[in-house]
Amino acid sequence: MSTIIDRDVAIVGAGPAGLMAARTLRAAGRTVAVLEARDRVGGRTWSDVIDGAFLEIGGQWVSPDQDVLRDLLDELGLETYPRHRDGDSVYLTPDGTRIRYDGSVFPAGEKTISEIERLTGILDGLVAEIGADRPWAHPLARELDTVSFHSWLRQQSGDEEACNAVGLFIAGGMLTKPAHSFSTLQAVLMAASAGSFSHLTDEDYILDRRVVGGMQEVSLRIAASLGEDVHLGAPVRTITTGPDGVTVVADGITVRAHHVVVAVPPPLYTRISFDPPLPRRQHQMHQHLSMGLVIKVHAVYDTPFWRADGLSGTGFGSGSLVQEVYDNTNHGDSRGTLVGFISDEKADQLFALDTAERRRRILESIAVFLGDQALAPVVYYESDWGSEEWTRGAYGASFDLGGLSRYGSDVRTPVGPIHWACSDIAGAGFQHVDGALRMGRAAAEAIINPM
Ligand SMILES: Cc1cc2nc3c(=O)[nH]c(=O)nc-3n(C[C@H](O)[C@H](O)[C@H](O)COP(=O)(O)OP(=O)(O)OC[C@H]3O[C@@H](n4cnc5c(N)ncnc54)[C@H](O)[C@@H]3O)c2cc1C
Repeated sequence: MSTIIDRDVAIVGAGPAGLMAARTLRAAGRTVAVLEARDRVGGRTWSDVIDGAFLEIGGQWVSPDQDVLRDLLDELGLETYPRHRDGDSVYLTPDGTRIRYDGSVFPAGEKTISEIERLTGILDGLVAEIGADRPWAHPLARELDTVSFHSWLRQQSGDEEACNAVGLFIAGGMLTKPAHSFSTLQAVLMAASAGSFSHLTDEDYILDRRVVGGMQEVSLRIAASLGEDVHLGAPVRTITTGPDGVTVVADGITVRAHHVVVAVPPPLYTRISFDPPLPRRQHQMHQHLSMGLVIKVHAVYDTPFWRADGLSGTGFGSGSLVQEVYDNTNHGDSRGTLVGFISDEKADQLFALDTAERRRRILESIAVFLGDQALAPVVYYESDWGSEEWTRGAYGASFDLGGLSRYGSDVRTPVGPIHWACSDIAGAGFQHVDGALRMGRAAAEAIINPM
């Protein structure tokens, strides 16, 4: 038996975008129902205790430019704390040489450093000119969107180490796709979403702070304020548009509403049947957006042993299996936690191995950065978002080559009473919690104040 309810707005998805839409609509006096497929809220933010260790399985870091998120944290009474960063960082050169450095100047050769600085300057210039909000509208959009980031970097510089280092920040580090599979315009959007390319390369900026109690608390607190209007275990199957609005059918519940906000990653839109079907352009566009893939690895130790060795826990190596590692010790925790990331094709290779072999290879890779004590964590966990039915990848979705200039202008365009909200269609905060909140609020405002 399906319950039928009437609301002003139905919201599909109880991630940060959907919940922010609901919160904004409620504050404006609208009635809402949030329909969530999973048995929890938070979407790609998920804080859990695994084998006795508190882990941030999904999104966790907050940067200084993310003012919508920061304001919301204040409103919700949530506090933040800085990432541990005292001590030396470690860089692994392309030939595997381990270099310890103080974290300020990249420890490559002089020529490579100057090439990295030059490429950073070019990218910062493009970001300043093109911006995050409507990159498709810039006169250079098509030109930049039809060349892969990999090829573009090599058109700019013959220094392979510099190209790989710069490429890593956006390819493995952010879009979690190989640099040959997305365009330079998509790379510029990624950098512009954080204010500049220089911000992306500065881990003290982009990975600045964490939320005490975990990022999922944002969603949990909003959901608590919405009470019984959040329905868990309710995957939405169909959205029918008629003369009186929309009928949104989920497992066990049907919502009749004037509007619907679809707050799920674009690659999941096809899980919903739309009646009448979405316009041709939407059908086409959604096939050009796909999720990246990254394994977020958590390793917990009795102590943060690397600190005793004068290391911050930060390590990079574009050729390394674990391409980035950081100290991810929880606020007030005497144990030490490391987090590492393995992206795109390296993640494919690891997922082809059995669990024990994968763990062995990952820990060995972390040990190259921080020493052999890394080989024996007391808790070990791999976040595997690619296996999650209601996400299917990490961190987020981006366009394939040429897609952003071709379709970007319609990525947020409503279809009648159907509105879209997700971090993967954001400008500022693209692929981040801040962008999800911005998109949720914008979708709600478009309903509250129609043009
Ligand atoms: C490993 C990882 C690390 C990350 N690190 C960071 C970070 O450090 N900082 C940061 O800011 N961001 C980070 N992110 C990204 C951030 O978590 C996301 O950008 C953000 O959660 C997106 O919010 P959203 O509401 O747009 O989408 P989601 O969080 O994906 O929420 C969508 C919701 O829709 C639900 N859903 C899907 N289909 C249906 C359906 N048919 N019916 C009903 N419900 C449905 C899903 O279950 C989900 O709850 C990370 C993400 C991952 C995976």
